[in-house]
Amino acid sequence: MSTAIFFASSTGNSEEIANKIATNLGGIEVFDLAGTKVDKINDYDKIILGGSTWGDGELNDDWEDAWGDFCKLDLSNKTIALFGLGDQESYSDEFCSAMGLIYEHISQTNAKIIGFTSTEGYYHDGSKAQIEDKFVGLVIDEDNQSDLTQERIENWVNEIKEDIL
Ligand SMILES: Cc1cc2nc3c(=O)[nH]c(=O)nc-3n(C[C@H](O)[C@H](O)[C@H](O)COP(=O)(O)O)c2cc1C
Repeated sequence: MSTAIFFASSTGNSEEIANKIATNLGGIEVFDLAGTKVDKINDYDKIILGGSTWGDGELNDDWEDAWGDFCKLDLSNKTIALFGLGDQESYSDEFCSAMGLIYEHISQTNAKIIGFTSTEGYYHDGSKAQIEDKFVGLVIDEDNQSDLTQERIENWVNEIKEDIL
């Protein structure tokens, strides 16, 4: 089975990042949870899940809507990588926390989670997506550090490529 990206995006930033990751991985499939039933994930054994944080450290709306069904999926033996978008300036205490909420759930399954990244270069105060000095996936801040986005994507893709394809 092949690899696919599933994302949800409120203003389009996560969509743009999902498409860039897909391109960097050689053109894998991309699904927007706004128009895709989350159980489509069953068709893939390797998946990348992404989206932005809204509210104050919450899942965005389309992830929230999919959440109940997502939690019912059997993720055992899947390889999963995560990416998250947030704003470390305005939401410094809950930077990209939604990615942490997704991680929290999948870490209780038998999924293999890959793609942790260094927190170096970010200046937030707190995040549910952080464990010690690592984020649990790729973290993108289009609001404050969009100049670093391409490089962050490329480095991350190079790191996960072998395991996620
Ligand atoms: C009302 C509002 C609440 C937000 N809450 C958070 C937050 O709690 N943590 C965070 O890191 N970013 C937060 N953000 C920033 C968004 O996650 C960020 O702009 C992201 O790039 C949006 O991506 P999207 O277009 O894919 O939804 C918030 C933005 C808005 C407008």
